Amino acid sequence: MPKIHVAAGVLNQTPLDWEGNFQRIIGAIQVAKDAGANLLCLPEMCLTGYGCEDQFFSPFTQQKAQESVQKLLDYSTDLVLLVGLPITYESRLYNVVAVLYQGKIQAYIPKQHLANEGIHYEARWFTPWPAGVRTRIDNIPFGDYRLGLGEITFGIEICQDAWEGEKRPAHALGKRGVSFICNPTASHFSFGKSKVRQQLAIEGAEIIQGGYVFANLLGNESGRTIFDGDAYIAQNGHILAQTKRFSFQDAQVIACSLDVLGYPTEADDLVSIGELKSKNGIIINPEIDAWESSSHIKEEEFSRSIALGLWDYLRKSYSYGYVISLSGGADSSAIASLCATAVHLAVEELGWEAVKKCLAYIPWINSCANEKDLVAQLMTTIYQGTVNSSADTRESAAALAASIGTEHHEIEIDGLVQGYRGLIEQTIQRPLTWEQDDITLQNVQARVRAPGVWMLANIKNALLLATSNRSEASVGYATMDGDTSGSISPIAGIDKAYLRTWLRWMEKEGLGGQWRVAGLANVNQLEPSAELRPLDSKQVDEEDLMPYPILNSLERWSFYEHQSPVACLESLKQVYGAHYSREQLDGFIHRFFRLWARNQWKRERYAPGFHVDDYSLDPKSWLRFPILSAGLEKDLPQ
Ligand SMILES: Nc1ncnc2c1ncn2[C@@H]1O[C@H](COP(=O)(O)OP(=O)(O)OC[C@H]2O[C@@H]([n+]3cccc(C(=O)O)c3)[C@H](O)[C@@H]2O)[C@@H](O)[C@H]1O
Ligand SMILES: Nc1ncnc2c1ncn2[C@@H]1O[C@H](COP(=O)(O)OP(=O)(O)OP(=O)(O)O)[C@@H](O)[C@H]1O
Ligand SMILES: NC(=O)CC[C@H](N)C(=O)O
Repeated sequence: MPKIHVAAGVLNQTPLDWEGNFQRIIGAIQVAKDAGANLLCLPEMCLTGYGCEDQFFSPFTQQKAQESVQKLLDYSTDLVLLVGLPITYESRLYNVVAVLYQGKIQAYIPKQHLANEGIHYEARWFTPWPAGVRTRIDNIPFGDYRLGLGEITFGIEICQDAWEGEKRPAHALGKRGVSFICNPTASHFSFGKSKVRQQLAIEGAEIIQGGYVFANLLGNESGRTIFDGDAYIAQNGHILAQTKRFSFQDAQVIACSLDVLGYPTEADDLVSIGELKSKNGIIINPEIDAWESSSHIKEEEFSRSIALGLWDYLRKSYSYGYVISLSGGADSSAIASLCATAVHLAVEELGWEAVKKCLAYIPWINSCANEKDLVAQLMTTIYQGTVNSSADTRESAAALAASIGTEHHEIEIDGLVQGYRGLIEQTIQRPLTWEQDDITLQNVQARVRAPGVWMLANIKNALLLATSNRSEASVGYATMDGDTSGSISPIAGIDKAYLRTWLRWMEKEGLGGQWRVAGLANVNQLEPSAELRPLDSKQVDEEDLMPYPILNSLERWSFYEHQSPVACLESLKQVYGAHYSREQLDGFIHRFFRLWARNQWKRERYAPGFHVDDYSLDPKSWLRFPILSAGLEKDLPQ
């Protein structure tokens, strides 16, 4: 049986970073060569970055990608290289994998099925390539070809291709005869999805009775989307090698040998790219982290994906730190804990010297001696009290800041609130009262918190982190230009009910049962409250709105499962009917749809958030809704 030593590499690329992307590819090539690999499969669009958006339209982007391909040819003399790039053919743009070998571009294989659901918009830029069609560009084979290394043949599926069930190219490739398939991928993280990718690799191998080599992107590539960085080599129903997910490294490579079937060396759809050089291959198959089999896998994935997302965002935006307006409540405390987790995981995996190198653009980085120093300099938190703030939240914020080790400040903002209140009272010539002006008096406090915390962000050249979560975004429970202020919104993709579960886990158990944030003890005792009304009114979110689990269910049924308002009411009765009266359920559902429809304009204005769940409310990447509408409230039984 012929044998081939294959490698798959995950890369933390950045759109339009020609030199950086090239260097990371070279790094992966070096590891693959040292392991004696015959072939290295790299992620989809790894030359340009997958998230180039409308820059894909620019001929300049394609030209730069071609320049990188030319530079890579020298590295392909005895290693087959698969690299992704955009290519125009007959005035249409295609998402393509270039196959390089023996110093030559041997073939271009275009993607047949575009990713166009959820956060993916590939059809905006690319045209799908029809199965079975083959042509040439500058005499280079372009189309649905198999590649041949002597009697070993292989085919290519590009990411979405593999998600197409009976239509996936593997079926046709299997009939034509391939020893293995390579899949350069850019498949975004969401909870539990890596298991689906693993399964696709295993099934792909079974369909062709051969091997499957799968390589995904890694990290926060372009701002919103986080990639797990999972690569798999599969055969005979098993994963033979796989990467560790959510790595803070630039690249990771796995390698192993595949014993495969051989096929005839000549056919119309086969491009012979040369002979295979036999090598003594070394297996690279890192031990999989124990957390991957944790019963709290969702908590592990949530922490690790957001931590990597925050870390990459920091360094790719050349920021000097994170600033958080820390109320001592769930949302801001979760974000502070996640930033500290990011620093901890980076130091743990990369080591101190590599972390300093990674942040070398920060002028003060060399004054830090260790992780503790780094957290103190990178992270600034500020509690901004009013007469409506409780001692509990003040203490909760202080305790968390101390346990994490942030630079923490406390200020009183009542003077500013009263200043604005007096000015407007004078202007409209009447006093503002809680009876008549409830929302105005709440919102001014939230808005007055914004300028100071933005000042800290500017002084420190740091990112201001907005604390909105998905549940708040559903119902617009936030003050625009107040607590929505910030440049990124790390937890905007997750619901409040889950966030509270995660906070308890992070306090008591923590990552891998080892990295926990003990300072969350007070946070976890508090009931979520905006603390914007006078303290004696005992304002709590769930009374202003509805219980968070109900809010979350309504959001999912209506905007993920696309149930009608009437069907949502039925589901509500079934799931929560035993605990709430019909009147209460009616109240919740009317409130939900009224607030949902009224607040689309706010969802259009939130800072970019990270995608972590199977859906989000971000209109730029997932869920669109009219800004003005009659609202679905009217479609409920009256
Ligand atoms: N379709 C539309 N397009 C554009 N603008 C629209 C609009 N509909 C209303 N508006 C405008 O929206 C403005 C009202 O929005 P905005 O000023 O943000 O305020 P609003 O949404 O009315 O009130 C804020 C809510 O968030 C809660 N909150 C605030 C801050 C923090 C927290 C917390 O949990 O800690 C909670 C607060 O209790 C209150 O229920 C009005 O000026 C109105 O004209
Ligand atoms: N006293 C405060 N000091 C500093 N920031 C505050 C204060 N009160 C509110 N904020 C800011 O406004 C944001 C919105 O408040 P919100 O109540 O929604 O979140 P939270 O307080 O973090 O969590 P929870 O809602 O669970 O209490 C906070 O996350 C925080 O950034
Ligand atoms: N880049 C792609 O083709 C990604 C599509 C795939 N369905 C995913 O969501 O992971």
